[in-house]
Amino acid sequence: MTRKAQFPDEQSEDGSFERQKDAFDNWVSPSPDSQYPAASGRYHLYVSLACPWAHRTIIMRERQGLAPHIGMTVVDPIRDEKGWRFVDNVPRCQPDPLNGFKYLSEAYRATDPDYDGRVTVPVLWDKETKRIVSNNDDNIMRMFNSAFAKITGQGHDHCPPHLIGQIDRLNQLIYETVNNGVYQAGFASSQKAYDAALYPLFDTLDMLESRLNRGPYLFGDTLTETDWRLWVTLIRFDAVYHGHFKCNLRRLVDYPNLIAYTERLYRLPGIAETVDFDHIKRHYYLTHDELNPSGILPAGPHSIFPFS
Ligand SMILES: N[C@@H](CCC(=O)N[C@@H](CS)C(=O)NCC(=O)O)C(=O)O
Repeated sequence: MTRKAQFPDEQSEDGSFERQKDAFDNWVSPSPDSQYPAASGRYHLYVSLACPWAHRTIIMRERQGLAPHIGMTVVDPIRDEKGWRFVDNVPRCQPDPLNGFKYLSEAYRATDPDYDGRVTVPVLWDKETKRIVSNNDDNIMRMFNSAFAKITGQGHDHCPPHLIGQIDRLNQLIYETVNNGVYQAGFASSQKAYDAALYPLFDTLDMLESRLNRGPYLFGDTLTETDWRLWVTLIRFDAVYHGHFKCNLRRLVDYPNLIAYTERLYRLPGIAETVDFDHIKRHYYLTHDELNPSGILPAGPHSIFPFS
C-alpha cells in the first residue's frame, strides 16, 4: 500500500521518491570568451543553511577563498506553499540584496517564465545577465573548485586528475545510498520503498566506517570533494535523518570512525560557521508537513554531536 507523499509529483507508483532533474545547468568557466566567464563580484549564491545540497556549495565557496568574490544570501529555513523566501527577521537571513526578490521563485521565473518545477536551492545567479547560471549543486561545486583559481590564487584541488575516476564512482554510490538515500527512506510512501532505501544506506555507512581505517579522509591523506559531499549528510544525521527520516538502524555516534571523521572536517577552518542546527532542525521538522503534521520540533538529541 502506498500513502500520501510529501512531493506527489515526484513519487513513483511503488511509493519511492524520484527527485526532479535540475533545470539550469550552465557553467562558469575560466575562459574570458565563455558565456559565463569567471569574474570577481559577478555571481551570487542563493542558499538555505538547512539544505545539504546547498551546504556543499557553501563549503566549496569557503574552502576555495571565494567569499570576497561571490556574494551569498541565505533564505528563511521555513518554506511555505510559496517556497523559499527572503526575510530580515531570522538570524543569518537577509532580504535579497540584488533584485529585491521576495521569493526565490522570482529568480526562476526571471530565467524561464514557464518554469513549473520545484524551486530549489542552491542557485548560482549571474548579476550581469540577470539569470540563473545553474541550480545543479554537483556542477556548482566543481565550478567553485577550479574555475576561479586565477582570481583567488587558491591552490587545493578537491578533484585531482589522478583520482577523478574513483571520485566519480564513490560520489555516485554515496549519492544514491546516502545523500539521496536518506530522502528516499524519509519520503517513501510504502514499506517496500522505505526498506529498499534503508538497508543500502546502512550498508554504505558500514563500508565507509571500515574504509576510514585507512586514513583521515575517504581517499587517504587527500581531502576531496567526495568528503564534503558525504559530510553534509553526516552532520545532519543524528539531528534529523535518524528521527525525521526514520534512518534509525544506528546513529552516527555509534560509528567511531565516522563520528571522528565528521568532527575532523567540522574543525577545518571556516567550516563550523557553515553549520546551523537551528536552521537545519526547523527546516526539516516544520516544512515537511506530511512527515510531521503536528509541527512539533523535537528537543533532542541533547548534544547533537559530542563536539558541537
Ligand atoms: N539540486 C539538488 C536538489 C536540491 C534540493 O532539492 N534542494 C531542496 C532543499 S534540501 C529544495 O530546495 N527543495 C525545495 C522544495 O522542496 O520545494 C539535486 O537534485 O541534486
